[in-house]
Amino acid sequence: MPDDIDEEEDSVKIIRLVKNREPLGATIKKDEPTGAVVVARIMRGGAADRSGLIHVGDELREVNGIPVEDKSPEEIIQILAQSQGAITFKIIPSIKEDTPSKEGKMFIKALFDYDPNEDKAIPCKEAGLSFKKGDILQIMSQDDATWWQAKHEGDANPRAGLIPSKHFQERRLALRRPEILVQPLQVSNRKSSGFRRSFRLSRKDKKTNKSMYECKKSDQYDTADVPTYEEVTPYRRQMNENYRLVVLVGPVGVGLNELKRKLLISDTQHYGVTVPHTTRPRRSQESDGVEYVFISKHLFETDVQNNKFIEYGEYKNNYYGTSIDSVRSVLAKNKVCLLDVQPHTVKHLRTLEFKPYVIFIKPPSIERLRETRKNAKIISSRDEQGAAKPFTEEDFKEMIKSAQIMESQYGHLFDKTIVNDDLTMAFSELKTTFDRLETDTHWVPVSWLHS
Ligand SMILES: Nc1ncnc2c1ncn2[C@@H]1O[C@H](COP(=O)(O)OP(=O)(O)OP(=O)(O)O)[C@@H](O)[C@H]1O
Repeated sequence: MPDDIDEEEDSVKIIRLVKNREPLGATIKKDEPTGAVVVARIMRGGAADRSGLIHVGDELREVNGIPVEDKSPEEIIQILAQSQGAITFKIIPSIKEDTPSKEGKMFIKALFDYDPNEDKAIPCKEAGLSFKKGDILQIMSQDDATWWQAKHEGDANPRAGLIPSKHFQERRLALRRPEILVQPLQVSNRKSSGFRRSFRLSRKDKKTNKSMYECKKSDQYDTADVPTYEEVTPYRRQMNENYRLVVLVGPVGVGLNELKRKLLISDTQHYGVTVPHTTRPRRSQESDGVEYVFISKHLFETDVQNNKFIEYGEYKNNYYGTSIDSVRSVLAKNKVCLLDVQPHTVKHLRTLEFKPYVIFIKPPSIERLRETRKNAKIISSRDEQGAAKPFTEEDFKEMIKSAQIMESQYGHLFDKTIVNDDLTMAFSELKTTFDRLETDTHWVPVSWLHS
């Protein structure tokens, strides 16, 4: 039980804290101009904070009767570490009043992995909070511009840990940026498709080789923002709202189409895909708006100018594209729209209107690929007769490499990762994910709800 006893002068306080196995939850520093040892930070929810007796800026004079003026912070920490039971501090309280707390109400999604033990800049590694990309953190204090205090959402332990602030993390990541920039997303020209499978389900053209589609070179690099944190808020779809757009991302040949097809046939009333636009002439067996929406080259180009396409490309002098309106029309039928796109497109879809949920389909290990894909055919790679070919070792390696690059470059945009090892299991995981998406509460960017 902490005590609070006044001594000689009013301004000096003697306080006693009983130390159990948990750390005190405070950091100290030497105030350079005066040489005084002061409390630098109180970890929210820690023992010192809960006692309410120690505050940031308090000057530390003695620990257990030992004067600390001429001691370094490391030596003082040593004294504290060796102390058991009650510890007595003699302090001169700081004059600064604590600002009223507006803390604990802000939640962020971490967009990078963080290990304080690897961070040379953190003032106290033991006080750091480690987290993984995608974790939801509750911000407990932003008093310090460089080091925020946070805890994992839902963690029963009230003690906060230090994390780099958004501004600080952005600055140091920006300095490291050139390394990231040199890595193109596509690993070979053969697979350099500007758009891809969204077209396949409704396209009957067996000769189409999507590797012929080209995308703008600049699209293969994502230079825009440095992913650090995103403020999020809980969201649960209301009955009268559209379903969230489901975006599927994955390397060529991973089985995205197969999974999408299985979902569609599992409930044709509930799931839908977009109808692509094309400028190629309609064939006799085709109907406008079924296989494709057939439009003129001129109109297509105007639509491109007006940003009406999510993705588009050219093949054999004809344009093909997925329009934003085609997504809207699936959603308007009160269906879940399944869309697969190149990962660099995802950020353009992250709007209040679509509230996309992004699923990354990842290949298993190369050994499992060899085993599971024995009878599979890679549709994007065709022989001279236009028939799909069995997978080669090279295809497997490219699939794995491409998945790694996608994950490192766009992983912060993925809500869920499903490994397509055994098809039945991957499908069942996908189905569960969809069911949860429709009923459970999920964390979404605050900008989607309060803009
Ligand atoms: N888990 C799996 N086990 C075995 N075969 C699979 C699995 N997933 C997909 N396949 C097979 O792999 C082949 C490629 O799948 P699919 O066409 O769906 O890939 P994709 O990611 O859409 O790539 P592409 O863009 O080349 O079409 C198909 O023959 C499919 O049946």
